[in-house]
Amino acid sequence: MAETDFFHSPKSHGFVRVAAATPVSHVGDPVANAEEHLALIREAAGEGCDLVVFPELSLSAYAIDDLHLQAALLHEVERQVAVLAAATEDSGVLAIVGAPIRGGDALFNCAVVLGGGEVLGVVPKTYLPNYREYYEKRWFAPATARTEDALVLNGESVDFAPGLVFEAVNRPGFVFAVEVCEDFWAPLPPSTRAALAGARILCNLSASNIVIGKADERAMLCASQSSRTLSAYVFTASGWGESTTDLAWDGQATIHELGARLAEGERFALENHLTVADVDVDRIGLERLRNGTFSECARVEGEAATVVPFTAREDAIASDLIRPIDRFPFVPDDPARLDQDCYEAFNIQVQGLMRRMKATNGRRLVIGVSGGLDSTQALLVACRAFDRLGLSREGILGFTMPGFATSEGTKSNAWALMKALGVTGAEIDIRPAAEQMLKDIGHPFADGEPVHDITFENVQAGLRTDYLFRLANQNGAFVLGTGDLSELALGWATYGVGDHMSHYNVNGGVAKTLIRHLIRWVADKQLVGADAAPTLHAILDTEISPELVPAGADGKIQSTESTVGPYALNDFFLFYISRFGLKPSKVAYLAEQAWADAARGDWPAGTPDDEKITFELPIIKAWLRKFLVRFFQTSQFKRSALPNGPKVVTGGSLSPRGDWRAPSDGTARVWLDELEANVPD
Ligand SMILES: Nc1ncnc2c1ncn2[C@@H]1O[C@H](COP(=O)(O)OP(=O)(O)OC[C@H]2O[C@@H]([n+]3cccc(C(=O)O)c3)[C@H](O)[C@@H]2O)[C@@H](O)[C@H]1O
Ligand SMILES: Nc1ncnc2c1ncn2[C@@H]1O[C@H](COP(=O)(O)OP(=O)(O)OP(=O)(O)O)[C@@H](O)[C@H]1O
Ligand SMILES: NC(=O)CC[C@H](N)C(=O)O
Repeated sequence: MAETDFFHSPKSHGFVRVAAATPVSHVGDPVANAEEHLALIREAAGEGCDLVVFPELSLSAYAIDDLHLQAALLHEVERQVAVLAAATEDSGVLAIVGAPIRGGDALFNCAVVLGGGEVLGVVPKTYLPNYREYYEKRWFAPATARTEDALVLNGESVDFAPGLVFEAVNRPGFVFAVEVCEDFWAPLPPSTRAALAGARILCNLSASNIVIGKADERAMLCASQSSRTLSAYVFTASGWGESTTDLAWDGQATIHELGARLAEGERFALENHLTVADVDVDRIGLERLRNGTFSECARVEGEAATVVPFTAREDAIASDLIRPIDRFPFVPDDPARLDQDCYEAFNIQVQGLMRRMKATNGRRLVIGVSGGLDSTQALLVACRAFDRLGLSREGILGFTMPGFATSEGTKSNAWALMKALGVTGAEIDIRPAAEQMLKDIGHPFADGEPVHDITFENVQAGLRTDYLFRLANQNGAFVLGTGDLSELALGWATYGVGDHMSHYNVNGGVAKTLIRHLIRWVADKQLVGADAAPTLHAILDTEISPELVPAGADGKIQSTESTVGPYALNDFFLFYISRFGLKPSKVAYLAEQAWADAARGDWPAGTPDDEKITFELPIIKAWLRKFLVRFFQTSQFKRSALPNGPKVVTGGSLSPRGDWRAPSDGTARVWLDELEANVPD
């Protein structure tokens, strides 16, 4: 297998492709039902699926009442189980089918797990609904009525128990368990214990008749069960063809992972179909690893489970990943969700600052206003906080401090913004002090040489901070910090005596990609008045620059993103590495899936076409290499000494108190080696 095919296969990155099948049902006709199953098993195999899940009693149909007790029907179901088991041998896919199965002198409503040409196990339903429209106890015995943990099916003895855990011997993390419909309406679903015993994919074979509002209820349960058990939840309910004698069937099929919906099938469809998604069992494992409550609960509540080993298909077929991947993990594509995120982020920032103002009995603060994104956002937060505290905005002392590279554009934006917001504005030219300092330390710039090194940059950033702190003393104020989460990830700030330091930083928990949307959101909602809107839009259109090094002969300004990499990519890397701890090769794979094709997937609402850029794998790899060095090796010491400020996004905080802790003297070697070894050039 070519190296790039291996890299481009979802299986190589810890994904398991699952399908929720919605077969056309034939009332009390196992032969016809098995034919529909066969077609769907073949289709699933062709789509590279590892596992396909059918609805409850899918071989007999669910709503057949007393026909469940007919010997001819039960015999035919067992025969068709053997036919379908054989089909899993050549297709390589595992199938879970619903069937009434006899065990001793009782009949059980079962999920039959088929793989490698045989029956791997039979899971009986634990909770049989017998209320309102349900009469299951008339025909079936519950799992608790079993007398043995095995039964003979088609002449073979197979495991027979609720909570069986099926584990692939050749694909780490591909571990699943099964429950049947009503089981997950119980206060303690059997899948909860199965998850505690190690199952990462929980499958539900359902025959849930549809009534108004029930689809939302099922989706809520799937989301909540996958969130609570840190797992994926595959749900498929009977659809077209089931008997409508008394009830109706919509064939709802959903796949959730860690609370989020990955896929949803068409409801009320008249044809066989599959709902397919790639489940990230690797991420589920990492999430359980970092969430101590999960393993603690497994110790307190868990029970030993029977583990059934199986061999999963191993063919690594290059294919696009079938699951939504946000290009901007910090910026939802859905406008309603983005609106909600902006509302929460802004209020978290505002509330954080208000609390600190209250605690210090503060009436003033100082802020360096550059005309760039970060200081603009911090200034908006300050205005809102002052408004809500009933303080005059004149207590916000904004200083614009032009240096050697400050452009006319940003400076005039800074002034326009301060005026429009009604804060107290002032200007301090830092160049004389900077020239003096450069002269004092013997820097060649003082002798007229165009040396624009780090010292030259940091003298300016440091002097601005020096002025702000002394102005704070002078005015009984504190210094409001502006550095954002993305800059902290990259170490893109001047340490200590520089923009790294403040008395309180409202932006440290907000990624740069979200800051852009926040400024737009505050402007559009007119949360700080209408006057600032034109300037805010002008600031949004300005290229991101520290403005510490003067433009070159070609007139090009110092561009942050051409040095540290595009924030779109850096925020993507940051999210997956700090929040989930994914390997660099997997992050590169996900980034390629998200970014290589502008036509694929959604963009945040309102993204203009000319901003729909792409990044191909070699570019992603090059910027990821830089990110890894900056994040793991060279910038942690800046994060270990951060000012206070609120955590804002689930993606994480980089404050050692808010979330992320790491050594300040680490090395990036293990991440760089993994990247080089596993990502093709
Ligand atoms: N692990 C460690 N533990 C303790 N100290 C460590 C250290 N690693 C380096 N150091 C020391 O830290 C110093 C380097 O750090 P530092 O002084 O911060 O300087 P440095 O990180 O080299 O430079 C700051 C960078 O941030 C950029 N910047 C500054 C201001 C604003 C913006 C913006 O656009 O937002 C960007 C600026 O363009 C420049 O590239 C050196 O003296 C080094 O010896
Ligand atoms: N010319 C300036 N006048 C006043 N303060 C400045 C100036 N340049 C930088 N600063 C202060 O230093 C901080 C860091 O500078 P930086 O360039 O990172 O931020 P920004 O310009 O606000 O935003 P962005 O990095 O998104 O362009 C600013 O937020 C601001 O508080
Ligand atoms: N088949 C079942 O177990 C159906 C019961 C389930 N509670 C429902 O509402 O659909």
